[in-house]
Amino acid sequence: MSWEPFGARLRRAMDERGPLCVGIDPHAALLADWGLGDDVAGLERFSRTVVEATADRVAVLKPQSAFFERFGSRGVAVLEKSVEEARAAGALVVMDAKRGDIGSTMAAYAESFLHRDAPLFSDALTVSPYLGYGSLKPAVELARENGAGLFVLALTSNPEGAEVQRAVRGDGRTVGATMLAHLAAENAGQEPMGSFGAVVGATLGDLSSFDLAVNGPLLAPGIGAQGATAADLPAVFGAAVRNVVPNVSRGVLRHGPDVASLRAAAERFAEEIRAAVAPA
Ligand SMILES: O=C(O)c1cc(=O)[nH]c(=O)n1[C@@H]1O[C@H](COP(=O)(O)O)[C@@H](O)[C@H]1O
Repeated sequence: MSWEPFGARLRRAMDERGPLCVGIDPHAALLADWGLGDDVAGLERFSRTVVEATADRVAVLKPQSAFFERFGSRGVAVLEKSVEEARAAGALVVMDAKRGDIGSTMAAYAESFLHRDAPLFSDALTVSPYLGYGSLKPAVELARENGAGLFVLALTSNPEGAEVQRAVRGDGRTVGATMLAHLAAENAGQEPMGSFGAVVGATLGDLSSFDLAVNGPLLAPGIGAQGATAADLPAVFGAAVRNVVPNVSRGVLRHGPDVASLRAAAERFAEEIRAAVAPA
């Protein structure tokens, strides 16, 4: 069976729906704000409401696995259901589980999220390359076979990331730039773009010293609660802004539990992003 690659599916979704990615991050504080219990029933209601409000209109939904794992197997069952419902409503799902391990174990993580028969199959998975980019090879291969993708943590939105990602190697390149170069090689020649994206925070200011032209998507968290705005995107990403998938989690979620208010918040962000990245 040959599946349409994630990069092609994502480009189409971005063209049709705009590039916004809404995060499903059921923080305990948000459950309380929504009047829900910090329990599996609250989790289920929260996740279902976000899917109902947004999955038929945004390109990407990104559930944060930790908030589901917190509730054990019943939380993971809610996650499975959310992924299924989001995909059924037409959204692509990026599973934010930030996996990374030695290659032989990485293969098992890949089987868990990137194999079409896996209960948690997702269109793409966030992965950490800090056991060495090569350790991700089994995930790259399985993603390719299943028409899925990866988002590799390259330049993360948090200030602590710099001590690793901006460290300069023996060859004069930073670690983050090296990850971007690996992705560019992975995506070479793919049309309309490759399936192997980078995570690059929208909070990072001028990134002109990095070559962001990886011919793949750039997942850009940090808008809203972490202080970046849609208007920052062109200055941060330059010409690569066309490939940016901006993520907003709490900035949208704080408008729940009312479905119409959540929807309106997502639409406001989508509109600000459209205005900011529109070709001049
Ligand atoms: O991979 C990610 O999604 C991610 C990478 C990164 O560098 N920074 C970052 O904030 N994230 C995730 O993006 C989401 C940001 O959430 P808000 O700050 O609430 O919009 C959280 O789920 C984070 O785990």
